[in-house]
Amino acid sequence: MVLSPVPLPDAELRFDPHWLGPVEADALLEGLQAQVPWSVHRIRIFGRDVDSPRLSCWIGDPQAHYRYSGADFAPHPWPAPLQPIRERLQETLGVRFNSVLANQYRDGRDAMGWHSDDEPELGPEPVIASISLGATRRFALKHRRQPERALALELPHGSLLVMSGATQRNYRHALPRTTRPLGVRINLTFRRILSR
Ligand SMILES: O=C(O)CCC(=O)C(=O)O
Ligand SMILES: [Fe+2]
Repeated sequence: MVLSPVPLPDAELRFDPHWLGPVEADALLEGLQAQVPWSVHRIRIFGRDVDSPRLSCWIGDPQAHYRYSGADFAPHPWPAPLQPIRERLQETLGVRFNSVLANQYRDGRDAMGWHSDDEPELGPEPVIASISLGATRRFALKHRRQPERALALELPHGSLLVMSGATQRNYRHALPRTTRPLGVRINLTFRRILSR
């Protein structure tokens, strides 16, 4: 209910651990598990095509194509449960999002490696709004040039993390694997793809 700044040099982070109430968050998690056409994306790592260790879906307005890790993704249309969330985010942040990358981490073995969301079609200082549902997982940030500048945030069910300003330029982030027995987690990163 309150987006508070998270202090981190050379970055701009805001966090609300309870942006969605538990009932709303439960309903959204269930709705997305059932209604999103999940698949394993092929990604390129060190010049090799591999299955990414999670389920994903690129969702957005028809023109919002997204290229990353050597692949071009045409957007799936918005599933009904995401429409009110998109509108509420736009009201909260004053940003018009036209797309969202949905990721489903089936258990602690599913993960996301170190990267920045710095594709050219996001523009130089993208606002990325990240909603987490289900199991709490650790989200790690590390400065590109000063690795002692690092931060780990636990992202609980219903939380909202907003990354903006120079965050993508100066930091990488990751969702590490864990051996803890954990249930499913869904993460939504709302983005604005600029037209070419
Ligand atoms: O699952 C997360 O919290 C991170 C997802 C992420 O970094 C991305 O979708 O680019
Ligand atoms: Fe990311």
